[in-house]
Amino acid sequence: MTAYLIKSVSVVGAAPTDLLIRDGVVAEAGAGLTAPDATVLDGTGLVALPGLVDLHTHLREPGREDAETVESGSRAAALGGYTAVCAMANTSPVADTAGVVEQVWRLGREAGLVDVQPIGAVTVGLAGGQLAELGAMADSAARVRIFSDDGHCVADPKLMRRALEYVKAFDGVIAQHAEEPRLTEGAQMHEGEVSTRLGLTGWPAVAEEAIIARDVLLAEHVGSRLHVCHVSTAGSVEVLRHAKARGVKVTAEVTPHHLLLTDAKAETYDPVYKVNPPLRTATDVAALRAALAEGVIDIIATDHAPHAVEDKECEWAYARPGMLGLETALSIALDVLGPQWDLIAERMSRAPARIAGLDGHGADPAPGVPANLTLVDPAARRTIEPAELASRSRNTPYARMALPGRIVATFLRGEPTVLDGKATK
Ligand SMILES: NC(=O)N[C@@H](CC(=O)O)C(=O)O
Ligand SMILES: [Zn+2]
Ligand SMILES: [Zn+2]
Repeated sequence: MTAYLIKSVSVVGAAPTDLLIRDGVVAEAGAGLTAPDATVLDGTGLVALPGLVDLHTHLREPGREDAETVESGSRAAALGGYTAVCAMANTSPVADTAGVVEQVWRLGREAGLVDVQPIGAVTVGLAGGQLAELGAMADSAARVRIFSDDGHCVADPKLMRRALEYVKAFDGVIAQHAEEPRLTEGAQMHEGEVSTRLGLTGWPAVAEEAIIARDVLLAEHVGSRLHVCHVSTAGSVEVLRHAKARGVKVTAEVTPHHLLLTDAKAETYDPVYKVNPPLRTATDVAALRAALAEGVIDIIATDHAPHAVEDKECEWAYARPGMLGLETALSIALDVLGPQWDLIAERMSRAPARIAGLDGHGADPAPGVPANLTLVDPAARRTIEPAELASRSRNTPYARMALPGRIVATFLRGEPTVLDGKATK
């Protein structure tokens, strides 16, 4: 195993120091380190962050390997500065058995680019009818702790209650896609001024807020952990603020796109902007940014949702919802938050690692800590070219935009997965 000596790097924004990476851990930190056997990397101007952790990634394998595979999504993740991703269960077959989650986990190990932690489905086939084998998935080699029907809402309150009760035994968490299905029938975009003008059926904010309100009350009632996926409205923030003040064990995520883009993008009729929950208003964006700074929203999660060309380059109404996120998330975070490195490390690495219970991730680079880290060049700007992305899909909403920041290197347990901005395998 090669050792790496990173010279003059700022660890999470602190004054420059040297980091020696050896045998999978950060062996030493301090000024003026030497190590004759180590490969030296110049860290001048770079910031070292704990490897990013994505709590919400769609890898599409098994079933839609034309859109993404565990390997291609892992490569996209490493290039985005991630060392761990949680893979959503809406694959085909659905990840609702020990067999499927173990398969995804094994494919992640084989690719060896990030730790792939499978998420298990809450209900059989994501159909919302009966609980999946949560215990068997928790006991499997994949050690599943997060369960989600993402793509669908666990709409039945009794099933949601049972799921919350069930996962308590092993400190699991239910990650809810908060969407009251009766309020979003036929929905194409955010319900508001723009949808009225375009004549498209709207997805009202209350469809999200009503489910979050119900679920925080259920979580409080049973004393279980709830995680809310892709929070998108100002009203949801208020419900979460209230629940947290009451001591409910609820955590929440926001996506990069909901922090940056608004429903005005629908005026282009370009389905690259079609996503669930939909892009909202500038008022919502401002509330989400404030909630993220304050901690009412705990983390940034990408909801990386690759889709094949035929599912995106068609009429708006027929296009699948979702957009790419892994390779651009840190740049959007930098754009939105500025160089607040401690906040970025907290929202994109430490907190998601805690919520997911991922040992060895989410710890700042320091002696003895597993060497899961990423090096960022904050001064660099890059123009996003969809054809150059490592994802198998091309549905980025940031095409040809110039974004701040570039991932220079990523290490997974001391092995570089990215060097000089390129994947090592
Ligand atoms: N976000 C999306 O618009 N789509 C996701 C599902 C989901 O996250 O709800 C997908 O799997 O494509
Ligand atoms: Zn969802
Ligand atoms: Zn999703």
